[in-house]
Amino acid sequence: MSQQTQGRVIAAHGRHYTVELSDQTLLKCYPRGKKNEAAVGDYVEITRQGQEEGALESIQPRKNLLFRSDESRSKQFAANVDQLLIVIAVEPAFSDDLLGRALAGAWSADITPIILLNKVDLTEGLPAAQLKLAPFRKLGVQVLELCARDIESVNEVLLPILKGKTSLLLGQSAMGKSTLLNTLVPLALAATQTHSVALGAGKHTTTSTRLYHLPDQGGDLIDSPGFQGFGLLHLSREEIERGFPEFAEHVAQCRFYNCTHQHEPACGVLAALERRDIDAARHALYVRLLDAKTAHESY
Ligand SMILES: Nc1nc2c(ncn2[C@@H]2O[C@H](COP(=O)(O)OP(=O)(O)OP(=O)(O)O)[C@@H](O)[C@H]2O)c(=O)[nH]1
Ligand SMILES: [Zn+2]
Repeated sequence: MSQQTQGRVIAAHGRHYTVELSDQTLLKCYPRGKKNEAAVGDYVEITRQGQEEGALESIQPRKNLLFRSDESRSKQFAANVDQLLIVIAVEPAFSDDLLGRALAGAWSADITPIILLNKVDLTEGLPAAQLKLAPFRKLGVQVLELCARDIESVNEVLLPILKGKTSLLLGQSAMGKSTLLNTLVPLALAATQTHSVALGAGKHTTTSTRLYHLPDQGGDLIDSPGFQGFGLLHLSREEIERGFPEFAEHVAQCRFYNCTHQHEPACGVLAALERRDIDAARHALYVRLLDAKTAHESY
């Protein structure tokens, strides 16, 4: 006998998904048909098939979907995300370009980005890292400083931010994302391994995206594998522009309604750039994103 019910995708494993029902039962679900490309965080309709399996019938409308795409492939990070936590560290050096792209990706999808500066116990390098982050603070991005290994620091800085929200955690390799996750959800990690064995899905690895419930109703945290690139080829020109919210007040001054803010006369954005009201590195990133898109489309 089959029975239709709702759940949330908490892990994606290529061909199948782990779906959690409201009573916390975990089911291994296969999509029915090819169109059901669910992402972690999606709310879905499923038909139960026995104790441990189900068919994924449909995906409920999403609040948002964070996505990345480059020439060779595209990848869904997660759906229905409230905030993007970008983990960087005092050491090793983080990529400005990648950080800028992550911010643009978040803003274009209406997701609030927050920067987590980890390893602040490495005090020697701290001032340089803070200086590098100054332009991002100026944009109004919240920057939280913490020490991922220190449970008190993590609890004090992060728990209030995470409560009641779905947060997506991203970070380049070696920034301390695994350490942070282990500090936040040691119990969830242990539990996941047990469930994985039960579901025959293999043990926990950081190669797949997963959603964890924080203890004491503290919110949900989605862990995504380390990201080396953050292509934004899927964004339209208008969406790329939304990734640069500091342009908005100046766009109103552009002579042409479809101004691309690259070489047009009487462009409000270029005028602001000239006056240094817009950061040159930010405008350069905007141009790189547009150029990559143009090259991709004419390919
Ligand atoms: N000093 C210091 N080191 C830290 C802190 N957090 C993590 N580390 C160290 O930084 C290194 C990288 O941490 P991981 O948690 O493995 O980094 P990751 O971002 O998950 O990296 P990948 O596993 O490559 O994706 C490890 O040697 C950690 O011990 C911190 O708060 N302070
Ligand atoms: Zn313009």
